[in-house]
Amino acid sequence: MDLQINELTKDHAGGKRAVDSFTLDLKPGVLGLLGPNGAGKSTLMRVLATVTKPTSGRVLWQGTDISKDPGPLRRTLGYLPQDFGVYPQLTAQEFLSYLASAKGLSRGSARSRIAELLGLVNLTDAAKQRLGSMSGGMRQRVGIAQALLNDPKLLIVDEPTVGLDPEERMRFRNLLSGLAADRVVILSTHIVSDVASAADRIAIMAGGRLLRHGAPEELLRLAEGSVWEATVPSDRLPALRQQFLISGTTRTPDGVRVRLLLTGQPPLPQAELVQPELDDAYLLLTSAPAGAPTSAGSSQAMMR
Ligand SMILES: Nc1ncnc2c1ncn2[C@@H]1O[C@H](COP(=O)(O)OP(=O)(O)OP(=O)(O)O)[C@@H](O)[C@H]1O
Repeated sequence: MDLQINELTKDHAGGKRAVDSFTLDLKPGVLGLLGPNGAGKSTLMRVLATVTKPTSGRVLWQGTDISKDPGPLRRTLGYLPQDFGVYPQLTAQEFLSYLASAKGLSRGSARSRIAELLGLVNLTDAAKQRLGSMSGGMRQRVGIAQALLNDPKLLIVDEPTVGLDPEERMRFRNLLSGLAADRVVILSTHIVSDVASAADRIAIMAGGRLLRHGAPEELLRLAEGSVWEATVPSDRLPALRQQFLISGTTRTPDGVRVRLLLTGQPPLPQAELVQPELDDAYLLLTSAPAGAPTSAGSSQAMMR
C-alpha cells in the first residue's frame, strides 16, 4: 500500500493557497499530520479523499492518479471529515446501515460489521439511540465507525478527537494504532498529544507547506539542546513571554516553573537544559519568532 503525494498545490476560489507544493510518500502506519488552525490540513485531507481536485501536482494511490481515476482509492477509503454531518432523526444503527448500503455492503455482512464496529467504539448500548440526542463525543465515535465500515486500506480522520473526553481520546488513539498494521492511516490534528502516542511518523504543516516529516524521535532530536526550565517569581512571567518562546508553565510553591525554548545559550542564568518533548519541537517549528532577537526566532532558522 502506497500513497504518494507529489508537489500538491491547492488554491481555493478567491486565490487562497491552502496547500503549497506538498510532497510526501505514505506507507502503512499512522501518519500524524500536525499543524495549527488554517495550516491547510483539512484541504489536504479533502484532496486525498477525492472530495476536491488539486490545482496542480499529483496524488497516486497504488500508482494510480486519483484525479484521473478515483475509483480504486474510493473503494478502499474510510474518511471522517472535520465537519462530519449526521441525520439527527436516525439511530446509530440506522445511520450505519444506510451508509453500509451506500458503500455496497450486503445486508448480512453490514449487520455483523455494524455490531462489531459499535463494540469497537463502545456504543453497543447506544445502537438504538437517535444521533440528535447524542453527545458530541458519541456522535464522533459514530463517525469513526462509519469510516471503518468498508475495512478501509486508506483511513483519513480529520480532527477526530474534537469533542472526545480524555478517556475516549485515549481509546481512540489505541484504536488507530491497532488498525495501522496493514493500512495507511492519516490522523490530522492540531493537538500534539493526539499524535505523540499514536503516530509512527509525524508531518508538521504550516502555511500550506510541509515543514518537517519524520519519526517522533527524529523530531525530538531537532529540539535537543533548545529546551530549558527555570523557576521564576510569577510576576516575571509576562515579561518572559514577550522575550522567549514558552512551551509550558507549572505553579510550584517557589514560583512558576517555566519551560523556555532557545537554541544555543541558557535564556536565564539559572535555567537547566531538559529533555525535549514533542510539544517543544512542534512549537519551535511552527511559532512566529518571539520579540527578542536572541529568542527562538533564531533557533527556528537553524532548525528549518
Ligand atoms: N472553501 C474555501 N474557500 C476559501 N478559502 C478556504 C476554504 N477552505 C479553507 N480555506 C482557507 O485555506 C486555508 C487552509 O484551511 P484548512 O481548513 O485546510 O486548514 P486546517 O489546517 O484544516 O485548519 P482548521 O483546523 O482550522 O480547519 C485557511 O486559510 C482557510 O481560511
